[in-house]
Amino acid sequence: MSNSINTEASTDTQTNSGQTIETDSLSTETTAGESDERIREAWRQYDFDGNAKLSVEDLNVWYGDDHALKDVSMEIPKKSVTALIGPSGCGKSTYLRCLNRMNDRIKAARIDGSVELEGTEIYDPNANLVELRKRIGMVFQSPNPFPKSIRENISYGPRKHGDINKGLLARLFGRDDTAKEGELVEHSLKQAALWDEVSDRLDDNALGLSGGQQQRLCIARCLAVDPEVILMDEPASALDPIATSKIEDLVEELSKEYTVVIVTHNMQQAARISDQTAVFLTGGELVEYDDTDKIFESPESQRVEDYITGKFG
Ligand SMILES: Nc1ncnc2c1ncn2[C@@H]1O[C@H](COP(=O)(O)OP(=O)(O)OP(=O)(O)O)[C@@H](O)[C@H]1O
Repeated sequence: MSNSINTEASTDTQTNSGQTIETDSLSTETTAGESDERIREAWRQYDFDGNAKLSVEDLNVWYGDDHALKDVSMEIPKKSVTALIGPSGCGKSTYLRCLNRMNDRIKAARIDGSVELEGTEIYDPNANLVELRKRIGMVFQSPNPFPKSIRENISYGPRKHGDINKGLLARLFGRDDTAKEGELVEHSLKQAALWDEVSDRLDDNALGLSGGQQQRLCIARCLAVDPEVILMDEPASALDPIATSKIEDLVEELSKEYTVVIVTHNMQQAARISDQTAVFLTGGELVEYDDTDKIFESPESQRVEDYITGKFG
């Protein structure tokens, strides 16, 4: 059951921090049992210097009749870490998967809206999905290395994309890139802070690595195809505190060169590593999006404050 709220009003409203802001359009629905606080457009608009890497507009996702993501618009700045937080089932992973069209693989999913990567619509029917997922890579919750050697895990993508030639035919035509492969493997593993731990066993099966090492290998595998954006869906949730801290350091380091968007349940983690944070709440709505310090120190929305202080979620 849901309650409708009149959306016509445009009023001056007091924020939690006592500031008066003019509110424009207001949200239309809340779910029974939740606070009926209205979502204000101003809270969802994040102003930042520089250009957006990704621009999302009016994104909606349905799984059958379930409206999982509602009218999400959001600009994601270049070379920074954007955290997506919110209670279980609020649509964070759904949103993340929309950013490189991974939801296309889910039959029940229907997607409406626009996502632009530096001005190019990724939902264009003619978009090349292989190329798109090369530019926007993804790291999942559980490490999922291929049951192959560490080296092959890294070189798999570049070989598939034709950036590295290997094998008998390549040798016959004098186009064997074994040396180039070695450099790429080393570079990617160094970027993922794994090289020192595995340099003497590159031909060992990747499944013999620890969980934390496997996850850094998956990050190295993602980096090997030279992406621009890295999407991470709770990349440290299956790891112990030491492995988690290595992933956090790595994310911060990567954001100097890449645009990182990360879903996390761990609010301290979001506060530690992200530059800006988007808070989704039950019902698949983006409620507030701002500098991470602002979100954690003085959010505008009472519901966001309640969520962050552990009163619900
Ligand atoms: N493949 C799917 N088929 C049908 N419904 C789905 C599918 N994936 C997600 N949903 C539904 O969409 C809603 C949002 O789910 P989603 O996984 O995106 O949320 P989330 O915020 O990432 O949750 P969590 O933090 O628990 O991972 C939920 O109601 C979920 O049941």
